[in-house]
Amino acid sequence: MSMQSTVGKSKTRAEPIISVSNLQTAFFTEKETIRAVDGISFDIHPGETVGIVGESGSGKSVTARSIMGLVDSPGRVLPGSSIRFNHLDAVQEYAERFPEHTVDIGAYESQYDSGEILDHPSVDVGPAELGYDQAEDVPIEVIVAAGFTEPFDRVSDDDFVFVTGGDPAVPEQITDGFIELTNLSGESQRLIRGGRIAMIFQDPLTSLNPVYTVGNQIKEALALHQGLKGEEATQEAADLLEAVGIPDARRRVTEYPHQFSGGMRQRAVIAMALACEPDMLICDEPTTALDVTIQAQILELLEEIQNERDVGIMFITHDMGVIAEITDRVNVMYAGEVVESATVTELFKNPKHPYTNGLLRSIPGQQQGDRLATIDGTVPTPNEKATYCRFEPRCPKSFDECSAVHPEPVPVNANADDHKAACLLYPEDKSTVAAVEQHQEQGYATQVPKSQSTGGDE
Ligand SMILES: Nc1ncnc2c1ncn2[C@@H]1O[C@H](COP(=O)(O)OP(=O)(O)OP(=O)(O)O)[C@@H](O)[C@H]1O
Ligand code: NI
Repeated sequence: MSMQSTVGKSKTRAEPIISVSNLQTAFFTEKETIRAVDGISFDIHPGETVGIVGESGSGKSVTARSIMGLVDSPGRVLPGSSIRFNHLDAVQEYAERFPEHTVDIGAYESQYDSGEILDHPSVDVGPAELGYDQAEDVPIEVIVAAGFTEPFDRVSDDDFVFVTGGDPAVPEQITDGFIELTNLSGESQRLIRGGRIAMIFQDPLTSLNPVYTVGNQIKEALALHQGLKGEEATQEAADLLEAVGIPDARRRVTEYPHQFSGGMRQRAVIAMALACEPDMLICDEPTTALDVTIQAQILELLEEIQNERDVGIMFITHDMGVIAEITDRVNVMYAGEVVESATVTELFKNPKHPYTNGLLRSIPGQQQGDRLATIDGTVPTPNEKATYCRFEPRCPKSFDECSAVHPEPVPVNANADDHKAACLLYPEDKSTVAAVEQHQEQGYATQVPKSQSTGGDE
């Protein structure tokens, strides 16, 4: 399934496998709107482990569920959000299977002008929100992927295969493109879930059915994703259990989930995920319920898998110790926003956001005195777009402007191209006045002038 030409391989290596851009996921309850994820952006490259860390309620799981298409009513991914899956092999497969949902971006590039398109009344988004300085710099596919399809002739908002290189009518000759995950549904969704992106939850029983043997559940995945059946599938299921460190695998394939210990169940879930040969793994606190020794073993197992198969991993945890151990890059989330992002080395050596500093002080063994430091207060529930810093009430470094200006993610200083913080103290080499001004300007540019409507059919 993952056969690729050398050209395709080097291409996907250089590019992120997942690009999350301006993701906004809200729950519309009778009482209130909860903006659980409020405009976050990050990338994951093949072979890279990206951590998402933050306290309970910061939006980590909703981010994962948004990628997987598992946000249930009353939740919705809002227009303007984009989650691109950049995988050539998948794009070719999808162009073949869903030609009626495939868009030839190349054909539109010559026909439309980004500056004009962004002025269209149905396009409720500015260039900065899409990650660009100037309207005319925004590539057409970025606008289309964010769901603003009305200005374009013959593109509809349920299109999801965007071909940017090659002829969509000849799928095997496509050289570049992506699948827009926020537009998937039904069959197109099912093919991604499990087949291309697998998810491992905190509680392994979420993924295991108590009435079937572990072996049968792995075999079902093998049948679905690799076409294996009978004795061949049984052998492969046992091999997978062995690969994830389950002793006596031949016998254990015949056992039921309740006959496994917690750690063994999580290994079985990982084996099931591997049976799908995913290009990406999303792990939502997979070791939180396990004791430290087992936790360390599972983390080691995930690292081995990654070295062998070059998958991209998104790893969710509230534990900075786990982040230090397993990730390459880190996104720190607070109240639905990414407040700091950096490589793991840089984040631990040079933490910048006061919230990150608080999280780091709460690691056992890192604090000064005897008492474990915790950050006072709790994560607020965001109901509206923020016009202030959501961490301000708990921040030891806050000043007047923090309750009046929304901090945008900015480079922490002039030399930092890969380390951003959403805090008015940065860029640190600017005066506070100048820094606040920069956040304000960036904020104006991303402000949505019209209502947050879908723009649909008015
Ligand atoms: N089905 C739902 N209906 C309403 N609100 C929801 C729903 N699911 C999540 N939320 C809200 O979204 C916010 C983020 O939740 P999320 O589960 O992503 O947090 P988290 O960072 O994963 O926390 P934890 O560490 O506890 O798992 C919370 O305020 C939560 O109340
Ligand atoms: Ni969670």
